[in-house]
Amino acid sequence: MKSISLILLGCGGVGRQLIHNIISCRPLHAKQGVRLRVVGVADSESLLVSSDVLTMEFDDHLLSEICRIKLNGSSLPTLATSGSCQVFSSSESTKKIVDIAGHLVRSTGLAVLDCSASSDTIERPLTSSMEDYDKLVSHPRRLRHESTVGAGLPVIVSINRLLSSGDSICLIVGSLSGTLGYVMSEVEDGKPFSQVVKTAKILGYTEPDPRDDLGGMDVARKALILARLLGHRINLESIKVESLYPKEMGPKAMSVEEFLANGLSLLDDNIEQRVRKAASNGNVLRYVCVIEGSRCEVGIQELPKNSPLGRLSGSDNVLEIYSRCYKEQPLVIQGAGAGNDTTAAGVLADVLDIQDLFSS
Ligand SMILES: NC(=O)C1=CN([C@@H]2O[C@H](COP(=O)(O)OP(=O)(O)OC[C@H]3O[C@@H](n4cnc5c(N)ncnc54)[C@H](OP(=O)(O)O)[C@@H]3O)[C@@H](O)[C@H]2O)C=CC1
Ligand SMILES: N[C@@H](CC=O)C(=O)O
Repeated sequence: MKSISLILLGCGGVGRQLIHNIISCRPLHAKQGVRLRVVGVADSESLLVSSDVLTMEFDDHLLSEICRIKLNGSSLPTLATSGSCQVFSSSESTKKIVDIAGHLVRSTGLAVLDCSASSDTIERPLTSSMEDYDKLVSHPRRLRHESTVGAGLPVIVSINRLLSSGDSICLIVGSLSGTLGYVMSEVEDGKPFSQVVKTAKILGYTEPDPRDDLGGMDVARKALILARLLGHRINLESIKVESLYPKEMGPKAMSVEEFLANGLSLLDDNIEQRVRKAASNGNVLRYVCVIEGSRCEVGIQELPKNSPLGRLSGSDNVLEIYSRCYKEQPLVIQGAGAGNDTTAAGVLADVLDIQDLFSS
């Protein structure tokens, strides 16, 4: 039986769903000859880690307790009562994680999985400087980040398959935000923008700060990840981004709570007018990402209701890929592009995909 040790950095909606899925898939994984050993879980305040990561793992009872207390808003240290776990504060946890990673890399092997295009859960090496990016991708077999774009949709793997077979991709057009897809299709039905953004947050679609979504930066980072995958050596600053809120409502000017309570509703009228104007032309609004050569843009477009992007509803993402092999009719990838379940499924599939790196 192959053992894969995991440390979860983050235990919010996606992290907890991943734990549930790991537990419920145990019989399936056993049939496949794989055992997933969770040896550590971190949140923004602390790291809970097994006393000996090589020989001891969290049992399923402890994993369920972690989910329960995190859902109730309690902190991880409440669980460090037995001698089987140690707890570290956030100031110590980065060093501890690096130590454990070093330990695991020398003994069982180590791979990195990232599902974060936008949040601050970890540094953002996929979207920071080219220098950091080059270092990260220098071991492609050890890196998986499928859920950074399109949540559980097979976006990265499909592009990699095209590229590795020598196909050349000339254009990608898509709607890459579950939040903005949901918001744009709901405002079409006459619901106020502020109300649907709040619902998107409750449904688990938004980033912890929904301004990451509304400001276009979440989509811009996804676009950057795809553009770099295509070989374009560009940075986030090269991407033209349209924001749906003004600078005066930015994170430097107000907290998330203030934005949700007082700022958001001030945007309702403007969005309603834009939706009405589009409707009078028989069109709808969609937040679209275009990557063509080194041109990379994200912003609102008015599109025919009966176009692939116009027909999108709910949190669905769609990606049209035009290449030498898919010249007239693009390769289209479509489906739920946000949500804890689909994202956690994407992360779990990434874990299973790298199992060959680990010895039995
Ligand atoms: N939800 C979705 O549809 C999708 C999400 N993603 C990505 O998945 C990630 C998780 O999303 P989601 O679960 O929805 O977000 P949540 O806000 O529900 O959870 C985020 C978790 O990360 C923890 N965290 C924050 N900062 C740190 C840190 N410095 N070190 C360790 N842990 C930290 C938080 O800690 P605490 O509990 O203390 O606040 C929390 O447990 C995000 O990066 C998001 O971009 C990707 C695709 C889709
Ligand atoms: N906030 C993101 C979540 C997935 O990346 C989105 O809305 O698409």
